[in-house]
Amino acid sequence: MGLLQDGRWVDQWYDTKQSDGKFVRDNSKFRHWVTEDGSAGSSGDAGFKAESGRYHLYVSLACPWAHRTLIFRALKGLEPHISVTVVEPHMLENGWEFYQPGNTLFNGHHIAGADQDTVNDKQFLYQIYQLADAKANGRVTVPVLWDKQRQTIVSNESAEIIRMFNSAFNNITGNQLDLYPEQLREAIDQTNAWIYDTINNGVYKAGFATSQPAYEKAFNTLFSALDKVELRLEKQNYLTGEQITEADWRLFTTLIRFDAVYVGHFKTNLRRIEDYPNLSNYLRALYQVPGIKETVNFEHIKQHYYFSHASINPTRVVPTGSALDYLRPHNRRPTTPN
Ligand SMILES: N[C@@H](CCC(=O)N[C@@H](CS)C(=O)NCC(=O)O)C(=O)O
Repeated sequence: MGLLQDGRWVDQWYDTKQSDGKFVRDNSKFRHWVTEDGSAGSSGDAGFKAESGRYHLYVSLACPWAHRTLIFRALKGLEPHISVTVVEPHMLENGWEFYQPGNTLFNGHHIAGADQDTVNDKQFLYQIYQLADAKANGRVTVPVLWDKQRQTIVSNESAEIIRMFNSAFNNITGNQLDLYPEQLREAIDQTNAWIYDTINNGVYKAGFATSQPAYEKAFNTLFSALDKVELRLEKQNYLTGEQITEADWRLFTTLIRFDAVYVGHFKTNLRRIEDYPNLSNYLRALYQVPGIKETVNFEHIKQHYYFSHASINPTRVVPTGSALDYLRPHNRRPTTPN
């Protein structure tokens, strides 16, 4: 894996030497907004009007940030309007790559579910970044929202892509589901802020730490935050009350990876999600919302983490479990999301 330096691909792992063994995530670089009428959003340029068939998502099924965008695409009825390309689960010396007929990524074995890039006909995701900016700098991450008309990247920030999906296309889809309702915005933003830092990104801080103190700090912060969520879910069905919102979906993509990957690979092994009565019921409730389980691919999830991070798992042996059944009954009140 690597990054772009003035538009050139350089193979390089995260540098934790400058930060006492701590993993520090880069900020996303492309921050335009698709809006209903093409006016500018809260950052970037105007000119990205919501239109059916104009936009394309590049995602990894392994990645929790990209997973958010697939969930919103499903829940908001955007599947016929926004096309998708899924990258290969293994992120190696060329970073994310697309399926090529004859790919021998995994000992000659192709892992089902990855796509060829039929939109731009490229082999690697970094080439999509180069198309958008010939002098691009920084990490090449998924998700990417691509504009087929202007031939550029609209956004590579999942938190903002899901906000666009929540409302910008409503006139096209007729789907009025609001996962970021006005009256809950403050509560959602507040919840997102600490959950991002301690849980979503917290598992990575534990897993990518290269010093014992950095790992232990992330580990303790992560499990205190999970305890806090567990308590909150004792009193209410979902994070911000009785309806499912954006905050729940952002937490979901981390929770669903937790027992299959993070407990082992990222050493977040104080408890599994399965061991928390409320969190585990909550996780199953979200998994069972129509359209969601189709966005979860444990094969890509496990293959990505265990195979790509050779500094954490040098043997590249991928575990077989887990045997957890997320379709078991749960105790959350069934909701249509709102
Ligand atoms: N802030 C970004 C983060 C995305 C991100 O870090 N994606 C990871 C995969 S889970 C990635 O593509 N990493 C490649 C790299 O860091 O080189 C978002 O939420 O969209």
